[in-house]
Amino acid sequence: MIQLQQVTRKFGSFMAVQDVTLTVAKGEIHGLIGASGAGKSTLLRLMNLLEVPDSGNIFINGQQLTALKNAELREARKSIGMIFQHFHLVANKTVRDNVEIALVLANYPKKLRKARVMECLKFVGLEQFANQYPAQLSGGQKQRVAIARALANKTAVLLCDEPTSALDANTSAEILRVLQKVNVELGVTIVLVSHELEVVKSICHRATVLDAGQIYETVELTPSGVLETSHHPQSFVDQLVKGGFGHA
Ligand SMILES: Nc1ncnc2c1ncn2[C@@H]1O[C@H](COP(=O)(O)OP(=O)(O)OP(=O)(O)O)[C@@H](O)[C@H]1O
Repeated sequence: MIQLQQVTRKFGSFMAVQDVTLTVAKGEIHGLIGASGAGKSTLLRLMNLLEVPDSGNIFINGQQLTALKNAELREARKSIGMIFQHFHLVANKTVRDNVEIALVLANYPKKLRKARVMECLKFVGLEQFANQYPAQLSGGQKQRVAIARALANKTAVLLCDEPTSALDANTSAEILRVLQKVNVELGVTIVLVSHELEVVKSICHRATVLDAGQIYETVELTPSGVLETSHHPQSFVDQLVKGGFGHA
């Protein structure tokens, strides 16, 4: 589904990503993990050509992104969604309008937009929040809106850049469950950047460890499932006592 062939990206003389060859299979959840500055976000952004490689090729679904003209690239990008640590919602637009933006930009037929927006909001469990504004939502709800927006164009690939890093442990587990549902029910291939080992272990099938812009190793992960959480006060106490509340 995603193929990177000897991809290199430099900033000046600094090699942020160096000679990376990697294949992510259709239907896979693939983690990218590594220390700060290892090149995780740059590698993710290369996958939809938000970063242009200095050398190497990038294929999505057999299509060589690096060979496309602007209009063709815009078309190819419709099937690639992206979500971010800080959600990137438009503050003065409602939840409904935030999701619709993706459809407007993709020239989705106007008559079908409203139904598609509601279908996506229902999928992430937020249909009753359609007329609210981002400021009225919790962090987890904002990330759900961002997921709905990223899926609106019948997305085949979802790129996730630290999607849970701004969230507490319970909300983080909720978002990981939504991503798992996106993968299982919609068959979307997911690439997930995280600096948290637990996040990658909980939902990824395989993970690539990056070090100084290069692949250190790609490993298979045994399914461990998303950690069960509850909103009961005792679960907060348990996690606090175990020291597991917050980032690893
Ligand atoms: N636009 C840019 N201009 C110059 N240097 C950049 C740019 N983007 C990234 N870098 C550098 O490239 C390296 C890799 O950055 P990247 O954001 O991909 O790392 P990361 O593994 O995602 O780190 P973090 O977990 O801290 O976000 C870093 O040293 C960073 O400073």
